[in-house]
Amino acid sequence: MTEHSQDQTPEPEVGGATAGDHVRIFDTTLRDGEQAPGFSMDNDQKRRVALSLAELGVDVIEAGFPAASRGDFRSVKTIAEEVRGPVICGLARCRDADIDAVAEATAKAERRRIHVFIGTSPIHRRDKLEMTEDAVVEAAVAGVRRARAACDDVEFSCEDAFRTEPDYLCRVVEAVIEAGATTINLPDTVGYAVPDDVRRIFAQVMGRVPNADRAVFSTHCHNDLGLAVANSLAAVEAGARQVECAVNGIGERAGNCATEEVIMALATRADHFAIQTRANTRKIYPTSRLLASVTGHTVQRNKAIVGENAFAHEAGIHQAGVIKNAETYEIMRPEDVGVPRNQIVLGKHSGRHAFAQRAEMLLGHAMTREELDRAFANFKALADRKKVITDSDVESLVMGHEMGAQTPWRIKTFQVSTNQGGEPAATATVCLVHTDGREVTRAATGNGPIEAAFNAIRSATGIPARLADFSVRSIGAGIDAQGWADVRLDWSALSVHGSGVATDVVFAGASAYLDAMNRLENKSAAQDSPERPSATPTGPDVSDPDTAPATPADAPSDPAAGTPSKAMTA
Ligand SMILES: CC(=O)SCCNC(=O)CCNC(=O)[C@H](O)C(C)(C)COP(=O)(O)OP(=O)(O)OC[C@H]1O[C@@H](n2cnc3c(N)ncnc32)[C@H](O)[C@@H]1OP(=O)(O)O
Ligand SMILES: CC(C)C(=O)C(=O)O
Ligand SMILES: [Mg+2]
Repeated sequence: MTEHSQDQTPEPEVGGATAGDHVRIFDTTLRDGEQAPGFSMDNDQKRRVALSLAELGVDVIEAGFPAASRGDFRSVKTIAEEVRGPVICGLARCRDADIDAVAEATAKAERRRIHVFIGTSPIHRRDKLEMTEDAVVEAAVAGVRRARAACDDVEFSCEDAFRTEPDYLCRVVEAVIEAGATTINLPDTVGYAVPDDVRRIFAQVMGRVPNADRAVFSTHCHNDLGLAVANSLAAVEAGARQVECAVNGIGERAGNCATEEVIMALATRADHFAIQTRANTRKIYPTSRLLASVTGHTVQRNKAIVGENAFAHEAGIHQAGVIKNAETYEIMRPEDVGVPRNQIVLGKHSGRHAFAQRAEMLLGHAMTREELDRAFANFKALADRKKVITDSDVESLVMGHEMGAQTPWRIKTFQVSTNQGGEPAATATVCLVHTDGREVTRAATGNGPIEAAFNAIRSATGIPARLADFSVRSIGAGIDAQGWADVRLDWSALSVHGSGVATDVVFAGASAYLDAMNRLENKSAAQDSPERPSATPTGPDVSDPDTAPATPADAPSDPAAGTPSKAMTA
């Protein structure tokens, strides 16, 4: 099995594409990845993913596009201030305000980079930018000069490079290196290239541009034809020493080159590539799981490296082979990518050490004492209701999906009753408590218990958000399996994702809905939007004990039982 280099020897960032002895991982999960519909993250979620990327050992984190919004600016700033290790980078058009926004947002980073780009292909110049060839070169040079005035590390991207005339591409690249660009990125923006094109264009540009040895060449491939990883590897073969990629392959349209796939391809086929990344491969799985958890998008079962089936064998012949020697059917060891092997069964008799060990294995890093205390208390409460605690249960406990992990709103009491065939079909009553001391009780009806619960919460928070997506799945098997709910809410220009986990699926849904509402309120406050929700409850207050439905102290915990009436105190 492959050894993964952890060599931290400093090497010059400038000095020619082939000068370096490693392939730099430029992770754009938080910029290109987050840009895709349904993947937006709030400040806290981006911060957590960035910390995980630092643990993974990526060289550069592209943290966002600061000029895009106040929220994006704030996220880049937070990451620059709090995340140590990787270079922190922000994207900018060739516009002074965009470049200045990156310079300001990344000012407190340990090491930082300004990434400037412009479309160079005929279709981008003519139909999008409405600029001549000369004007594009001028804008590119001016953008790089302005960025270099603020920061020594400047990347320039020729957007849509693979549909750009090679002569013109060389002209742009030479001009921006002369202006001070230290990394040159040739993106396949629309996922059109095939590996031969990539090898040819990299060889041409790196061979023909006279000052090419003063920059590191980078590849950024999209997956429209399913070729993003193959094309990125072809670029490495041609001399690129930076790969731009995103965890789980998320990104515009069909996504970007998957970070985990390119790292493991280089590691597993070291005999072929003879060049490595500096990533700690054992952090791949926790990073992938964290991203799936904060975005609400799980990876497909058969996804390379991180899918549930990536190391699973059901066919007898395969099982027999793997028992004798795992390498008969496995080209990588699961532990090398951080997939945990479970020897210890967690249940209500398990102690702190066993729980902490499993949780840290799944998280990829140690928890603070406070985090461990809270997660362990929740684990014990769950173990009282469930015989066996699965890895997914532990993940939900440590990733903060339990009720009340987000503020300002918290569910104090929750009651729902159903009346199939009757009118209304379901009624829910919630009592929410705000950190400012307000306590609001609202009742609402719906076509089912979930709709009634969402309506009651929306009325109590006073935020008229639109439900963009809702899903609930079982984590683990069995009658006592927990339900994991994901909710995406849109309001004004904001989009947020929330999760909730509970043995009661209706309560899991309500928790996810409130989690998203809390994130919406926090994100809106951070944006300082003039349309910020007033958080003024709507509808009549049903907190009067004479009119409010009774709230029993405990709730049924069997989601499969289809209980017509449920109530709980959180
Ligand atoms: C391939 C990629 O991934 S590129 C990065 C894509 N990411 C994003 O777009 C981030 C999110 N974007 C945004 O929030 C907004 O588009 C903003 C804030 C950046 C700009 O918003 P607006 O000012 O309203 O402009 P809008 O998005 O409608 O149009 C883009 C403008 O930038 C121009 N432009 C596009 N790329 C560049 C560039 N690299 N350099 C200079 N100008 C550019 C376009 O020609 C257009 O100009 P116009 O307004 O004169 O027609
Ligand atoms: C901004 C650039 C690097 C990009 O995302 C692309 O061209 O796909
Ligand atoms: Mg892209």
